[in-house]
Amino acid sequence: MTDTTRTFSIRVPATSANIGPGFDVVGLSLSLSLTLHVSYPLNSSSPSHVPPSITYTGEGADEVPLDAYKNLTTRVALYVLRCHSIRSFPSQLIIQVNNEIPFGRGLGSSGAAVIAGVLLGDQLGNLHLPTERLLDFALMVERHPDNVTAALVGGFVGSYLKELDEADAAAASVPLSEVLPEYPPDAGEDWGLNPPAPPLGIGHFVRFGWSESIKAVAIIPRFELSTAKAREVLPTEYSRKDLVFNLQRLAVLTTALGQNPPDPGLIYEAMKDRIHQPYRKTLACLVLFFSMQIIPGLPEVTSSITPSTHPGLLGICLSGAGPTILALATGNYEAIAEDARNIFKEKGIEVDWKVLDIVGGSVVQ
Ligand SMILES: Nc1ncnc2c1ncn2[C@@H]1O[C@H](COP(=O)(O)OP(=O)(O)OP(=O)(O)O)[C@@H](O)[C@H]1O
Ligand SMILES: N[C@@H](CCO)C(=O)O
Repeated sequence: MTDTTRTFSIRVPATSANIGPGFDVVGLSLSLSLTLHVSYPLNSSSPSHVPPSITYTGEGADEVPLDAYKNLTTRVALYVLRCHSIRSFPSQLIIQVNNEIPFGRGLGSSGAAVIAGVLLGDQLGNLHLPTERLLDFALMVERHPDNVTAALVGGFVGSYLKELDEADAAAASVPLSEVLPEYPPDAGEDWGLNPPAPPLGIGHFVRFGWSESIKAVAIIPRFELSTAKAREVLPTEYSRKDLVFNLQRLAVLTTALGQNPPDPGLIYEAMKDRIHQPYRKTLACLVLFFSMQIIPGLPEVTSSITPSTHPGLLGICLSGAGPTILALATGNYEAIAEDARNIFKEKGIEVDWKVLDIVGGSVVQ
């Protein structure tokens, strides 16, 4: 039989979550991508099952596992397949990855890897899952919706998790190790039970307007901060004063960023936060302190770069769980970025910066 090769690609954008007051609620898709080029023979004439081959270039290439049973993207794909009773990857699957999203910097690298995995599973299984169901699978792995929703649907997006009944809550709270077991590649078909499928309709979202005049300047320190660590330092309870502070600003921000022209006076204040940034600034200092570097300049950057010192600036926040700083602006990008770089440099921190556009969601073609 002649082999016919199926090829397709998956492109998933970087994201910035929170945008100040919208902790675990809002996300923004940005013009850096994780891209997968996938191919496999449709009617393989090979007598035995040939395991997947992964090659990887770009950000994270020196640390990402190339074993399909350990790599986050392919493990998520296998999770989706096995929830649909498809127990293995197609034979002779080839996946070439190129990644522009730096790891552990607050630019949604893990959310992109998870969405790429969900889309890969959907394609390999010919499942044709609707967006809502793709999101359910992603939310079983990355349990806050802001990055994955923006990575999947694109733009400036707000999302919430549905309150689940008791049975669904139990199904959705299984440990990640059960959702994503590292399937042993040499155990043949006998891999035990299928993993728990997500309850239906976990995540819900809406896309806000976005003024086309606004770009995002990402100021990216050259060190990683894992999201898990950056969540551990957050309190479990907040004062009513701090909650109201954030709710007031978030309500204004979601509309203000869609207005033309955007109002810096309104937005700068609306991007302030009391739920996560104050705690994480301390964490970033600790991470650097313990790695014997000098204390960084995050508070100085956020307080000394303002719309009056840098016309065109709209607001500054921590991107996701950090350590990247995100400045939203309508111009003066280079001065904003270079002045932030100098402040960090005085503290011994090297940064890279990029001016990014707000882009659409994931594309399979
Ligand atoms: N393309 C990828 N392929 C495989 N694993 C990845 C990929 N991208 C990220 N990861 C995994 O995710 C980890 C980073 O996830 P983490 O949630 O800590 O940070 P982040 O997603 O970059 O930041 P944030 O969630 O704050 O936006 C990496 O160390 C790596 O283990
Ligand atoms: N909302 C999440 C995003 C992580 O990227 C957090 O801030 O922990």
